[in-house]
Amino acid sequence: MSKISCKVLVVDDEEDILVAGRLLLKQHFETVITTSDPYKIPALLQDHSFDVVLLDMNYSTGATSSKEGFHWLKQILQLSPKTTVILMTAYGDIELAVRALKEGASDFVLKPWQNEKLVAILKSACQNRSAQATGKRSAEKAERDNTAFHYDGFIGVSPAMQRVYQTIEKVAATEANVLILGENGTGKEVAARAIHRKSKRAKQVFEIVDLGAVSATLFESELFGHARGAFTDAKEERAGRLEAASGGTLFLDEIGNLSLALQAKLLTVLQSRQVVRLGTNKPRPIDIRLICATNMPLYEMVREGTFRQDLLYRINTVEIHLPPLRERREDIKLLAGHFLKVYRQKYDRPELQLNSETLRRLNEYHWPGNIRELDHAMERAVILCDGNQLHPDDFYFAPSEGEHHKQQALETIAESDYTLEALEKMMVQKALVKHSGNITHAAKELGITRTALYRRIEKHGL
Ligand SMILES: Nc1ncnc2c1ncn2[C@@H]1O[C@H](COP(=O)(O)OP(=O)(O)OP(=O)(O)O)[C@@H](O)[C@H]1O
Repeated sequence: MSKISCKVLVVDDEEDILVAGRLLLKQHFETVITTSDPYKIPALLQDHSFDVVLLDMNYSTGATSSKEGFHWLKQILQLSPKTTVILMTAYGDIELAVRALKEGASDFVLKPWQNEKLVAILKSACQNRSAQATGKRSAEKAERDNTAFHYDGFIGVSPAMQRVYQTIEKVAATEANVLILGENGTGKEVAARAIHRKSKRAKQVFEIVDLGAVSATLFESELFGHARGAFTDAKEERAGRLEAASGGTLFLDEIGNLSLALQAKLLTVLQSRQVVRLGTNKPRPIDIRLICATNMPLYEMVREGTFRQDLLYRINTVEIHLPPLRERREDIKLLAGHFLKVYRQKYDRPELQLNSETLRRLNEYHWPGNIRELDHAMERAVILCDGNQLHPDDFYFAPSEGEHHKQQALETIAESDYTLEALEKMMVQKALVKHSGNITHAAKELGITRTALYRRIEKHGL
């Protein structure tokens, strides 16, 4: 029996169903891939252009509400609009089927399925699908490769990021306080902005306060405001950043950097939902949705007594963990492609391409500075590249911890190079390597702000 040239993906969290489906469908269709993890769907769609997805409606996490099924139906149609989706459920009822069809599914199968019926439905879907295939398809695919696999400011198809997107979806509409944890450059601010944009406060202000950059002496006046004459430089009465955020979302970045004394002050304000401007005694109500972020290990800090447990419990109603890039390597190619596109345009180098060797190196590298590092690395490479192909040599790959010790000996500057510039570069380099690219820790060690450190990294081309 000749097989139909059709790519079918079967998604179900029951292994038995997958095995049965694979055995049956392999006899009729050229490619049949199965997965029990729906979070893998976006990455699979990126790697294979599936003609048909046979999608279960109920997953163990979502019990029998079919909510999960509808979520993934929407995702598939967004990421790959030409793919036909056929839903299956053991809890078939007519309303669910009608809703699924309205939301874009092409057909509906009840479990346990009848073999001939399932094959007939899939055959018909594959035939309709190939009838639709026109020359436009490759152009659409190219377009999709560039514009799909985005989620509100994020690019990424990895299962880890799918989980992040789902949490954002769930939490955005609520008023819950959110704590975003993750290394530098993993997209904590991107996540905070996405939550704000999807919240009821989207039309109101999104106020960012980088607590790592606010000095201890200015902290109170900056956050809570001050009366005229409250201190020497207070020429005018001024509202603080918390009042400015009222009605909208307040994003407190680098919350792990606050001293214990300032943590206590912040906690009082968050508990009472009132601020008192410095030099006054009038409490003013504030109405804020709070999102905090840090790359510091807050739970460890609570154990060590450097972060207040009561403050942690106030800010962490929902936690979002942004995984480092090295733990979601599926996303590197997409992100590299995205940044290449941006900088090709910015620097008018439309001919530039990434060859497979360079892509391999980008994939293997440990990216201590995560997506920000990849972004900067690509910009630098586009500027420096001579030919039409980006080579591994156009990138700077910082040594990992182990490699670093070997390199340290080599890094000592020759005596003749004892200029302030060279010394500064060396200090910055050493601090970055020592803290594995963690900007906050490196800046702290150097005694400068993170912004000042970023400036020096740019200046020395690190
Ligand atoms: N998934 C993503 N897709 C595309 N761009 C991203 C993604 N994640 C982060 N970025 C980009 O990487 C840069 C760093 O992101 P962001 O500032 O949100 O990280 P962060 O975790 O808040 O960093 P830091 O802790 O240093 O403040 C930004 O330019 C952001 O737009």
